[in-house]
Amino acid sequence: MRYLVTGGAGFVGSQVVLALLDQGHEVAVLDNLSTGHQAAIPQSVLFYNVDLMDYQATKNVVSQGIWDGVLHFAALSLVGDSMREPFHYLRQNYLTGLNIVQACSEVGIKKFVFSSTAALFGGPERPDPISETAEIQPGSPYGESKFLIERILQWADSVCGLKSACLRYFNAAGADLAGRAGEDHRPETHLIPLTIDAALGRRPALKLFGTDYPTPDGSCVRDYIHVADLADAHIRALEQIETRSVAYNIGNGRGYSNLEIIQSVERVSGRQVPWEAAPRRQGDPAVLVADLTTLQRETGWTPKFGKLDQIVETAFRWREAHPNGYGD
Ligand SMILES: NC(=O)c1ccc[n+]([C@@H]2O[C@H](COP(=O)([O-])OP(=O)(O)OC[C@H]3O[C@@H](n4cnc5c(N)ncnc54)[C@H](O)[C@@H]3O)[C@@H](O)[C@H]2O)c1
Ligand SMILES: O=c1ccn([C@@H]2O[C@H](COP(=O)(O)OP(=O)(O)O[C@H]3O[C@H](CO)[C@H](O)[C@H](O)[C@H]3O)[C@@H](O)[C@H]2O)c(=O)[nH]1
Repeated sequence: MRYLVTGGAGFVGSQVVLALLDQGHEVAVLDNLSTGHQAAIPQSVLFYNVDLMDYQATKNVVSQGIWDGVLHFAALSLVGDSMREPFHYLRQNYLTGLNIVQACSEVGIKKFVFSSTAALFGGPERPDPISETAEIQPGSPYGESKFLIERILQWADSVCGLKSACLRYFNAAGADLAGRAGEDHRPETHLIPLTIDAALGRRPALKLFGTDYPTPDGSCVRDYIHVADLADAHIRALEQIETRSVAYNIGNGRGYSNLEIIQSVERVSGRQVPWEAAPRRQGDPAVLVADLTTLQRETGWTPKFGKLDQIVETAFRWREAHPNGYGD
């Protein structure tokens, strides 16, 4: 099969590109390298340096190949930034999503996989695992922008017949098991890589945002999913959307507090993590844990690398081996 991957130079997209190649598929990447890295794209992959804000350029790429499906990872994706720049986030994510979905619909693409997010459910403080039927109540403009794209996809199916999978990832983490790809966001804002860098002495003390949440130890609880498991879920989702559209919540089904992440990094690295308590970060829900029942029942997918220390270990190995990430 031939797949077009937007955002394939980024953290999750590059891992899915590798998984598709490993399965013998042909892959092309569309990316503007705004947060991704050309070095993350394997040499064998055709690369289109295109900004999805440019509709005509986007449509040209979509028209160029006979794509069996398009996977859309490209987005601005930082909850905190979206609270500071709400309109920028809403505009960019909505318009880039609209452009790629419109181009796919007009060209007659049949399958579309979309990186949605657990931030759709970011409103109230809820301790229970979140199922697909949970009330959608984005707690940030970022979450809202992803919900808007889910809505666009519903119209693309009902009016144009484009079948889609909206995959609401919880927290993607870890690195390629063979060390071929890893997480290199600039600036890095995600807890696991920052905690690892603090352990390695590459940063000052980690700031722990919020120690007064209604959780067992007072820090936020998140559901971390290994990026290789996430990639596998994308491949299974492609099989599900021959004749219908789906939406799945994807995580490990188990939450870990921010303090537990610090402890895991200390176990894996054998080093102390310097950290200090800091105020809550705006837009952060207290607890986000996925209910995997529907995903597992419908696709047979199950996390293979679900243990927290396993996830942290792959991330640690990649970061230790790549002090400058993908380089300049
Ligand atoms: N990382 C997570 O924990 C997580 C959790 C939930 C959802 N998501 C979603 O998954 C997707 C991938 O996340 P990631 O962590 O890999 O992010 P990332 O920033 O590493 O990757 C995003 C990629 O999209 C590209 N891009 C951004 N805007 C573009 C544009 N206008 N035109 C073309 N390319 C553009 C970037 O250059 C980058 O390569 C995002 O949509 C994100 O919202 C991520
Ligand atoms: O320096 C830091 C960085 C993060 N945190 C905390 O660590 C937890 C996890 O934060 P991340 O930034 O690693 O991840 P988020 O849960 O905010 O966001 C991730 O998951 C979301 C869905 O839940 C979105 O989809 C988003 O794209 C993705 O980055 C949060 O409680 C955050 O406050 C800290 O305490 N200190």
